[in-house]
Amino acid sequence: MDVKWDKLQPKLSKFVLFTLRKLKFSTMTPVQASVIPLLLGNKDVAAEAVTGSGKTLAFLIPLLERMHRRAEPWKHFEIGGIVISPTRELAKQTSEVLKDFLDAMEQPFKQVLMIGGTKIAEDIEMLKSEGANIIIATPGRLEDLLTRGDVPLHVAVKSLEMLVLDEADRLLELGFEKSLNTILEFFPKQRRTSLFSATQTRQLELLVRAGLRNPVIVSVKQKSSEPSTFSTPKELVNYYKICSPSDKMKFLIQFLKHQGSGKKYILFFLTCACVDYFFELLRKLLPDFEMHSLHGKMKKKREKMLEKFRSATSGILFCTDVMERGIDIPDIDWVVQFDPPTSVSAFVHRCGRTARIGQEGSALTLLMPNEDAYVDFIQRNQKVHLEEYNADLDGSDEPGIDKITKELQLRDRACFDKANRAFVSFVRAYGKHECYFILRTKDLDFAGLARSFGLLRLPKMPELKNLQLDFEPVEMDFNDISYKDKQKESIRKCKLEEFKETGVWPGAKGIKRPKQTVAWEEAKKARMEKKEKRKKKKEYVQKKIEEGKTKNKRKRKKMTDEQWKELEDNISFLKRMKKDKNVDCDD
Ligand SMILES: Nc1ncnc2c1ncn2[C@@H]1O[C@H](COP(=O)(O)OP(=O)(O)OP(=O)(O)O)[C@@H](O)[C@H]1O
Repeated sequence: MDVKWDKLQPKLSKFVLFTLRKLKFSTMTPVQASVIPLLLGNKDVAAEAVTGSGKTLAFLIPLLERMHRRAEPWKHFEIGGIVISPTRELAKQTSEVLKDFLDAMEQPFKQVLMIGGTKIAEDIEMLKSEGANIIIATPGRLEDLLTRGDVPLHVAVKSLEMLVLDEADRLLELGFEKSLNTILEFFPKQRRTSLFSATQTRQLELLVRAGLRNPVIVSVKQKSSEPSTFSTPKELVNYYKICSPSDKMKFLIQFLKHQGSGKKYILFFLTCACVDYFFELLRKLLPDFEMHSLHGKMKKKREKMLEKFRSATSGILFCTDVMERGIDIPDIDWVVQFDPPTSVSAFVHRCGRTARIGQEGSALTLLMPNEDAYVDFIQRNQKVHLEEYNADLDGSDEPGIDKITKELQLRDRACFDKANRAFVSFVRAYGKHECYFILRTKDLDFAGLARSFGLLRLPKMPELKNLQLDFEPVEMDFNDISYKDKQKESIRKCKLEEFKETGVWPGAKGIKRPKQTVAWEEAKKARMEKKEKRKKKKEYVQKKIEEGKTKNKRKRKKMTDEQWKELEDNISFLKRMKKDKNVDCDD
């Protein structure tokens, strides 16, 4: 049953009710109805609820109420509330929601946003001159501010009323466990702590034990008549499509044309370099679509892009998992995952960018034939229901794409570089999949993949060494591809001259010039020995690969229910906490 805000006991403050009316939120969502009374009633809460269920207000309202109810006025630099968010975007978004409420206060609390990507000296200056009552921060920056001691933040937090760990599982996934433990040390024990997440993991349980005192565990499931509880909203229809690597891009283009340019899409890629390349490519291939791109390696542009896309009524946002959590963009019709995400739980969060607060939405994940077991895995492991996307599209009717892709690279070396970088980054990131027992680098169809990236030739990389691949490079001297940018091109030409003379690319790391002192005969002998060793190693590796393939084939067929269960149970141990700069991360 829907509960109205004014029915809450004790009653919410006037400024809160006023803002809720202004936002036209007449009733509480289930997570709000469960969590707000607990936090107001002095309990710590660890809450799990599906994406887009209104978790932000579930912690902001109690935080404001608790601070507002204190009889003693808050001092200029006395912190009553801290919200820790995994990404800058999410922190900014929370701060904007908070602002709506603060604007309605007669004497508003001072809120500050402390996130990476800005100079820490500016934050210190601001805290010194303007003070603060509520901090919304990313963990890295907050830890810095607390430990550096440039401002007496550790003193200012002595009366902390409430600490919020938003998207806590993501905080852990990004490797912030140590930072969080350091931060927790600075806070008074007498505080309320709430922890929010759309998924539960074993590591999260450890954080709950470390940071919360006798917490009430709230798990808000769907109001669904279905017997099993899914971790995605019931309004979300979740599709998958299996395409050969060479057809994947073509299928995506067909799919987008079929759906039309009047809708709003979020398109997820595995790496920043893939976002950069495919953004450039699709801009040329689909000129009718409004397009934006966003990833963790963009600095100031990130905010602008997000704002533009947020206010647009249609278009595509190309992004990495920096956008996977918490980001609340209205009216997303489709979430398309061009590749499965590196972390298993990210799947649910990516999909959760659509079908928010009762709205309808769809998600589509593209998989390659070697990834078909992922469908079963994600359905069991993440409690989602996936349907096969069946709109008579298969990518085969888009013949012009290969030609245009190649032409773009031939016309500008910058695009040629981007294509290569995207491919290399993809292969590297692929090897870091959490469920690498299903998504295995050695099962990748590298030649097909290289064709889908439109590569003119295969890049030199260890993963491709010793492999016999059915890939025809374009026959040409690749040094003939020039940059459109004149300055870049003239630098390249100078380097090319030097390379032709010395055989060494200027500035290239790790490449040593041949030692001039070694006698020619000796050098030749050493080279031959090395060659022989390489040959033997190649034969050995090839043999192992062949053995591995047959073994794995046998294993996959024999996977029993118990083995699936075991794999799922062990998933948290398989997590790699190392931040992978090549994929995407934040501070
Ligand atoms: N009581 C309410 N009534 C109507 N709309 C609401 C209510 N509470 C929140 N919303 C709106 O619902 C949307 C989703 O809320 P929010 O971003 O807090 O969800 P979330 O659970 O944190 O999602 P995620 O897990 O993806 O971070 C927002 O646009 C918010 O303004």
